[in-house]
Amino acid sequence: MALKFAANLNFLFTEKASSIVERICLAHQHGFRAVELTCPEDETKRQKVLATIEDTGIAVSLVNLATDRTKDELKWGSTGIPGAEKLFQQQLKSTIEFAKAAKCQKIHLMSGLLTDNEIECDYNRTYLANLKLAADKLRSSNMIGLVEPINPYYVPKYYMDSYVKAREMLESVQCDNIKLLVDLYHLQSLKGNVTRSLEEYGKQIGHFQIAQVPNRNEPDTTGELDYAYIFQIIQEFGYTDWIGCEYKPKTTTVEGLNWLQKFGFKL
Ligand SMILES: O=C(O)C(=O)CO
Repeated sequence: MALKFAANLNFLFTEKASSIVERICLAHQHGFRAVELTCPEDETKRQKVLATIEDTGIAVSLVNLATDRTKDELKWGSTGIPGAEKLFQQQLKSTIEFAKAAKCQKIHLMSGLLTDNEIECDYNRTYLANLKLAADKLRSSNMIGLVEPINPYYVPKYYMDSYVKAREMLESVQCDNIKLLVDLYHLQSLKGNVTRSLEEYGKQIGHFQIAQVPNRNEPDTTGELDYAYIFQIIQEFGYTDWIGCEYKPKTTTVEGLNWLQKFGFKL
């Protein structure tokens, strides 16, 4: 079964367009059939993005939780932030409504950043409580929530920074619609051991994203990961949903797309 790839619009086409609406159009123009994006922070922007999604017919394979970009600890999400529970509930509600309108069934529950004025056990308690709440809300919309460990080299002080922590949370929450988002860039940066990790995580995995390590460029660029092998094990793993291209183009997005042909894929 050929793998299929979606454009993560927080990374692709950013060199050509500042707005998500323009990036959706560029992704569609250059052959992508699906995109990943962050839920816009206000209703007007959400409606414009939904209208463009409808006009282009492009699919939405993943929506990142809406974020409050005015505060450092919240611009990378609110799921784990003590004292931001009400904000998380509002952002979850608007993100679920947006994802439903976009016919997307996956929401990345971004955790937020650790700050000096809270202790980690408060984050753990907040994150677990919010995951349980999200699981119920998502289930009634036939959606899954995704937990993604993100490495500290890329996002210093990000709360969800470990696969051990992520899997402890999945074990605690015990909900089959809360799953792991395995970004191979973060997996290799955080722990390596890719083959055995994917075997170990198995059905806990709800989504994949790709980029090379350590520079987070296209999969065919020089780096630690042999993507010819990785694509083979993802196929053997039986994953048939969209894979997010969450990489920084080494030159331009369009020039960088030739990796697809090199690995025998097409958009
Ligand atoms: O950097 C990442 O991997 C993220 O998911 C943040 O958007």
